[in-house]
Amino acid sequence: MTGHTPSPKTSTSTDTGAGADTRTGTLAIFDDKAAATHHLADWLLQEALAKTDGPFSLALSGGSTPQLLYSMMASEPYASRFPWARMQFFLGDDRFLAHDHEDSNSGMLNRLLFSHVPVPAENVHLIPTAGTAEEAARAYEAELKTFYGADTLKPGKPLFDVNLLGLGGDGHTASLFPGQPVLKERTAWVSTCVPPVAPYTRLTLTYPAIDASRHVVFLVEGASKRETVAKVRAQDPSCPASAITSMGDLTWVLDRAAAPADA
Ligand SMILES: O=C1O[C@H](COP(=O)(O)O)[C@@H](O)[C@H](O)[C@H]1O
Repeated sequence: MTGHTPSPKTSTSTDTGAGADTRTGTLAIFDDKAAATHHLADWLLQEALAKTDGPFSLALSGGSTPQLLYSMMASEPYASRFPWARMQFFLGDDRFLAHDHEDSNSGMLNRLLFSHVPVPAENVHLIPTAGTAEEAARAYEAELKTFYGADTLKPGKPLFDVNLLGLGGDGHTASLFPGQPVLKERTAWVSTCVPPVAPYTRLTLTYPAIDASRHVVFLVEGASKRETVAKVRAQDPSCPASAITSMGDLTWVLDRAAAPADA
């Protein structure tokens, strides 16, 4: 593994080949969820402190898996050490719901992280909820473009320093759900998606926006995800996560239970 990606302290790591394989990525496997999450928090802190020539931009995932990470970041020893004023937070996806709805990813982040740390309000870019879902997608894309300083993504100029992703049992990541038109989107940075089975209309970063990240990190835990992790790493086309790539590197941070048997 390169020194720039989250590497495990306590367990094994498996490189997929020379150089950063930005499709299948590098595995970082930890004994349990707490160890994996601690290491990711340590790595994020190190990366945030190291980025001194501009803002440190993160796209955060929703769902249940990263909640321990967000609580950790809001607690000591992390809360007083992150350079909050230099950090810019975006969401990888959200349900098109009021932010105080219990199923809103923004609401979860407000509760667990943003309400506990001194991050300036203007550095927190939640997905809008005004108007239609399509209008909200356009508004969020405009906000991203203002932050990026250009209307088109440029090779070698990442939109995000870190893009934290999760993985659903059906192979979705962010709100890129199997079989949905959003998977074909190559121009827009933000799109709507109506999942075939999961609840709520979603807004999600698209492949081009996610791929424009310096580091893509999948955080996946639990035995129920093991088979899906293996499918994605084998580039199974039925899993939208298989098509994620990165401008820099891609790492899988896993607990032992989620790790493929041969890892
Ligand atoms: O719907 C979502 O699911 C994925 C995975 O969530 P988890 O609860 O299985 O961890 C998540 O990454 C995404 O942000 C979320 O909106």
